[in-house]
Amino acid sequence: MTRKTFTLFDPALIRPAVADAFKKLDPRVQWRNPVMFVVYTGSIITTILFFQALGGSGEAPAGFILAIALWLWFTVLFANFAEALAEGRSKAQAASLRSLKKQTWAKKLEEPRFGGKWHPIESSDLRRGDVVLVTAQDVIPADGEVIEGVASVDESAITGESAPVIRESGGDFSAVTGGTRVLSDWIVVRITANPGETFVDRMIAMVEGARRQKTPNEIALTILLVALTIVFLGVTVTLLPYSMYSVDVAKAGSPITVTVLIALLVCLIPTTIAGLLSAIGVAGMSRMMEANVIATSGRAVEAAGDVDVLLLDKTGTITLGNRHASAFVPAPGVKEGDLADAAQLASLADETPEGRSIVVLAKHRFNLRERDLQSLGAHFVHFSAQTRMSGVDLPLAVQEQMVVGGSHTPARVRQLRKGAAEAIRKHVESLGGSFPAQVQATVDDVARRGSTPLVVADGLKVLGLIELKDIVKGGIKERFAELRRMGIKTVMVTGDNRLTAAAIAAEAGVDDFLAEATPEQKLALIRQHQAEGRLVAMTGDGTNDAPALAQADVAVAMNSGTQAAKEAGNMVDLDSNPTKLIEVVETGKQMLMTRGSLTTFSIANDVAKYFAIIPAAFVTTYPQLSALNVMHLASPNSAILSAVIFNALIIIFLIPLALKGVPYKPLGAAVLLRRNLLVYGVGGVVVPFIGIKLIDLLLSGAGLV
Ligand SMILES: Nc1ncnc2c1ncn2[C@@H]1O[C@H](COP(=O)(O)OP(=O)(O)OP(=O)(O)O)[C@@H](O)[C@H]1O
Ligand SMILES: [K+]
Ligand SMILES: [Mg+2]
Repeated sequence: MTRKTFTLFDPALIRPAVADAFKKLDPRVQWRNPVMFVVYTGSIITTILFFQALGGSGEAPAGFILAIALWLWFTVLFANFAEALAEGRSKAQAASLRSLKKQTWAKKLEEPRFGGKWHPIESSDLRRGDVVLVTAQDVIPADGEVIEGVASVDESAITGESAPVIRESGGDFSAVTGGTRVLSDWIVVRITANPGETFVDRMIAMVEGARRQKTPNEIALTILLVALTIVFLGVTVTLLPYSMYSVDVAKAGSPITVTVLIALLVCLIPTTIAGLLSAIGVAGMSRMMEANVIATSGRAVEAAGDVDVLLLDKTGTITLGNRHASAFVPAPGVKEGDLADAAQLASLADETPEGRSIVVLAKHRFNLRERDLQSLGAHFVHFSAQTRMSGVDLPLAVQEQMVVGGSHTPARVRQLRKGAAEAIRKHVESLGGSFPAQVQATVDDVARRGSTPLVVADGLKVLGLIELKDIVKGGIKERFAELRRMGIKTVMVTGDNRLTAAAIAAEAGVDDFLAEATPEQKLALIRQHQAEGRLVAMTGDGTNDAPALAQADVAVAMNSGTQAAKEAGNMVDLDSNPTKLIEVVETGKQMLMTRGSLTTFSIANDVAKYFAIIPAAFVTTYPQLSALNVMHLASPNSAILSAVIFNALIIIFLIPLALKGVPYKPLGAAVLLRRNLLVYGVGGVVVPFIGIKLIDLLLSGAGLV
């Protein structure tokens, strides 16, 4: 089963949207959009005036008031429909996600390790911290972190991608999502989310818009629109006594009617953008979802449109990420076998993919397990991004039992370490040893190839190095070039050494790189860019990327990454594709441009309508104004009604643009702005003249006015 997608005007979406448009006539809903609330109030007043006219005491012919009232109701309904249609698509996406949340049985382990006793439990009864066993064909009962084992997992239900993925303990591929299925082997999973708080739950809440709050930009625009509305409200309201006074003084003409004043007001206030604003926002989120990106904040979608710098980590983001040991290169005078032995011992408890691949390359020289060593009093030193080393401390007794190579350490504990060359250099020097120049030369050779050298030390003696190979993802260079054309600078940040980083940076075509970066330095780099007023996007997958992800304005976590990374980000890319940011940025830019273009269009429109409606509205009061009737509309009433009809229909016509977005081309902000101002500003002035004239011709041709 995969997620369903919907076309823009899917009949399955139109029908419920029409029903929702009527449901949204509830004043409590209308109140949330102040501009449309004015139209809503106008509809109610003109409806009352119509009934008054039916009773014989109307201010204008009943038919005219009815026509205005009906078209004002349509205006409100059309705006409601636009919003309902956008929400409908999100709701449909949410419904297909909800089908992932099936109740399943889980095997809850009494002890958090493989082989222990388990009992069946319903997935809804699992809590954060519980440990479960998941075997072939089982559905993973909830979100969690693999703590033991390796399995192939079918994540197609969430990602739509049919190829199975590997999930394993340690490293950056340890997160599993509830609702996906284990295809082969087994894993022991520690549950990381309580029911109702899982990844799928968050996705559903988000796409349903339940937690969609107005973004700062939307709030600013709403304030502007409300201010315009208040100005026009003041203008129109004062027109009434003014008109009455003029009639009184001139003893000629008749005062303007309330119906015409309301029509005038509605035409002048920015109803087009006000009616489409929330649809534009909701549609932006849906488009992200269609790109397989789950945004957990509307603000992030918006920020994506303005990103200046993109930071990416190297392993797993720019490269495939399954760095595996490919060769042992011993130091002069060291046997390759001794290096392999030490490397294997130093990796027995190393659950990272790197560590496991070292054990594999050492061809299982010892038939030892982590637990065997532990029972002999060995102390494991786990890898951390700060120390950039891992290894084991073996008591001499253990070592004698195993009779491995001569002891190089006079101490009672044998310290085996492997790690980044610089880290090992510091480590051996602190013990009084030295780092052989020849090893340094090999380190540089390996690094220049883009591989990661891991140096192995036994006490203060450097034994040689392990080459970890990784591959740059295909097609990434072209995509980075595209980002450059969009005006976005790409920076690779990695914990790896300078030479490896430089080699990979050149191969991938990033603009800049930062090597030997600790998590703190990654964070500091983001803060520095932000302090210079730039909006920073970050793409990462590892636990050590989490602080940086939390700081970035747009933080895209790879779905394949760790739970920590996913929680720190404000978007998750289900395809785990680092260049997805291109689509994310395009969608964000598209949303900002659509909002800007429609605002320009809406306000330009209102100016044009002003010329159509003002002469008509006041011709009863000031007959001389008929000279201003440049459009030669059939009659004053026809002019006013045509303007109101145009004002309503334009909302319907612009729904596709609001939902699909203004097409984005990587042209640079200034060019785009100029072009859009021209198209939507000039277009906004011209279109109403043509539209209103056409409607007027139709109405008068049909003898309706
Ligand atoms: N299991 C390990 N044992 C010892 N040292 C390791 C291990 N894994 C990595 N290292 C060393 O630590 C360095 C930093 O690795 P790490 O995976 O933390 O990088 P990072 O900051 O996540 O950057 P990126 O993911 O972009 O490569 C590596 O370049 C390597 O030299
Ligand atoms: K308007
Ligand atoms: Mg990493």
